[in-house]
Formats: sequence, C-alpha cells, structure tokens
Amino acid sequence: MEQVIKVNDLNVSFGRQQVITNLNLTLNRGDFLAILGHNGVGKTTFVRTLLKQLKPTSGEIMLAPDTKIGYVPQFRNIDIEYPLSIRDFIALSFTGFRLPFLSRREKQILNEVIELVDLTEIADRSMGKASGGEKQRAYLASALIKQPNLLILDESTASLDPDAKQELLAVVKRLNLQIN
Ligand SMILES: Nc1ncnc2c1ncn2[C@@H]1O[C@H](COP(=O)(O)OP(=O)(O)OP(=O)(O)O)[C@@H](O)[C@H]1O
Repeated sequence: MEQVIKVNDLNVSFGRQQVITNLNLTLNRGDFLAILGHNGVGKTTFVRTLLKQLKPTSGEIMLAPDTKIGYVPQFRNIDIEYPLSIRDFIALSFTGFRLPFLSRREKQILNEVIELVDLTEIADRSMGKASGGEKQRAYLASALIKQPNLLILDESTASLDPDAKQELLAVVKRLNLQIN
C-alpha cells in the first residue's frame, strides 16, 4: 500500500487553545477518509494544516512526493445573473486564464473534466441558473483542472438534496477509481 499522507503526533493550537492533540493517521492511495465531528472540533483546522496554511505546534504531516492536492470548498451560491456558462466558469481555473484562447491541450483537459463530472450536456448553460448539485459538480470540475491525485472536499454535500448528494458522491467514487 502506497502512503499518500502520514500524520505523526500532530498538535495545532491557536494561542492557548489546543485544537488538535496528538493526531496520528495514515492515508493510502485509493483511500476515502471522512472527517466527522461537532462544530468547532477542528476539522477545518486539520485541512488548513494539511494545505500548509497553518503551522503545527509540533508533529508533522508528510505527503508523498508526487502529491497534487485539489480542494473543493464549501458550497457557495452564485448570483442568478452570473454571466459565464458552466464551461467558461470551469475554464477560469486554468492558470493565466485567457479565454477563449485556451490551448488545444487545455481544451482537451476541460472537456475531459466536464465529462468526468457529468456536465457535458449542460456545459453551455448559464452557471448562475444551474441547480445546487450542478454548481457543486462545477466546483469539483474546477478543482480537477489541475489534475490532482488527492481531493479534499469541504462539506461539499451539506446543502444538497439527497439526489444531488448521491450524484456528487457517485462522481467522487468514479474519480477515485480513475485517478488511482
Ligand atoms: N484562525 C483562528 N484563530 C483562532 N481560533 C481559531 C482560528 N480558526 C479556528 N479557530 C478555533 O479553533 C477551533 C476549531 O475550529 P475549526 O474551524 O477547525 O472547527 P470545525 O471542526 O471545522 O468546525 P465547523 O464544523 O463548525 O466548521 C474553534 O474553536 C475555532 O474557534
């Protein structure tokens, strides 16, 4: 089993408040890890430490050398008048965005990613008018543009109805099989 994340005796504090105490875990390639816990228990703090936005007080997080992290933030709604199509919204995630002048390779990646999240048929529709589940899959597609091999989803099904939740999780499951 190839290790992707190894956490050794991790401690993280904000001033005097110790949020993470002696956390140890190992994540292997292909694993799914769900982090559950009450509000304020330290879930986001752990993710931010993993993303190197926070420094541990002690301990360490080791990532496999080829790790490329994709991050899907919590659901944020978008104004109904938002002017871009779903496709153009996802294309914003290419570095040095210069739509409509994407390279042939970028267009290929864009189409592949749109297909992966099941948005091909509606990719030219307005992002603002997409359903919550479609928007969330567009966010997921944005994270996939950089072709990550470790995906972090922050409560990404929280505001979705049961069907949209299932669809998003089915896409994530399929991705896990394809990436690994
Ligand atoms: N930048 C910060 N400075 C000081 N305290 C912080 C900071 N970020 C988080 N905290 C505190 O650390 C604790 C853990 O917060 P965190 O956001 O990690 O919780 P969480 O488990 O993600 O909660 P939720 O489920 O509500 O999102 C909380 O008590 C919070 O107030």
